[in-house]
Amino acid sequence: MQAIVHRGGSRLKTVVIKCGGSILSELSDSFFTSIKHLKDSGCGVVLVHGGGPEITDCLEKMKIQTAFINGQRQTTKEVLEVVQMTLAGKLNKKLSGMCQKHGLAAVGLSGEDGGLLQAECIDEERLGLVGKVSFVDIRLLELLLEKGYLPVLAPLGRTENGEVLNINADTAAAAVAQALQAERLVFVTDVDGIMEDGQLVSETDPEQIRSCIGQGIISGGMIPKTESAIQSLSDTLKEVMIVNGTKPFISGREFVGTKIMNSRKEAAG
Ligand SMILES: Nc1ncnc2c1ncn2[C@@H]1O[C@H](COP(=O)(O)OP(=O)(O)O)[C@@H](O)[C@H]1O
Ligand SMILES: CC(=O)N[C@@H](CCC(=O)OP(=O)(O)O)C(=O)O
Repeated sequence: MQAIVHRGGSRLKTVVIKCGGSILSELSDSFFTSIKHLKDSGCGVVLVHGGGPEITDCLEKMKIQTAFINGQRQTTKEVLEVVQMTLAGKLNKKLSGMCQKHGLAAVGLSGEDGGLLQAECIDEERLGLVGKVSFVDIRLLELLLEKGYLPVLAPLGRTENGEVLNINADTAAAAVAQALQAERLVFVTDVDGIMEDGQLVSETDPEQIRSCIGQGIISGGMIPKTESAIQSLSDTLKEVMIVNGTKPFISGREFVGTKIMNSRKEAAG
């Protein structure tokens, strides 16, 4: 994945927060207060949201069949219309509105806008119109961040030919974090983090995650989350967090949940 890097005078520290559809209707006041604190401390924050459960509800109401392969929704043209309507239409405006109610200057966007998320099909035969991000044009995001806005991004993208693709929100958030060289990427979901035998895994690394996926300990929607986390780790982004949005997840300056790092030992030492 490449990014257009276009930085103005001051370079803000950036935090990308991905808010799962599983949690959108349950976000507590503390979620918005935490974003405010981050912004007040000088960070630029980008919110990327999902909406899987709401899309599924809508498809069921319309009697359109839906299925997932490893956490990615099989997307026909008919499904894509519902995805666009739900993500870019309903939920993006809902979340931006909630942010504004909490005093945050949110700007709702879809990855289709301003060439923000350029995408290519992952596997058209198996998944249909599902994309992976091939290019993030960060100029619009940078412009908004520098002026103190909170971009709220729906995970849709366009191919080079202008065709719209459905992108899993976890993979979209990771691509945005990589392109912005974010210092933090936080996945806010409906569980405390990665669970194994009923216990929270507080720290983990790519090797352990791959083994957990292989053993079926990590499944469903946790697969794209953890795979995206692994992919986004870099010299700038040294840890990715998975946290529970139904409760306060920042204690002091620390996020509480599962911390994913390239090497657990190295980080401890
Ligand atoms: N090992 C695991 N630990 C925690 N959650 C897991 C695990 N394996 C699968 N999951 C599932 O992943 C879900 C979170 O992914 P998902 O439903 O896509 O949420 P979101 O909408 O927040 O992205 C959890 O609610 C849980 O059902
Ligand atoms: C390709 C793909 O799976 N797209 C997702 C986009 C929304 C999403 O990712 O929502 P969550 O974050 O709530 O899972 C979907 O259609 O459900």
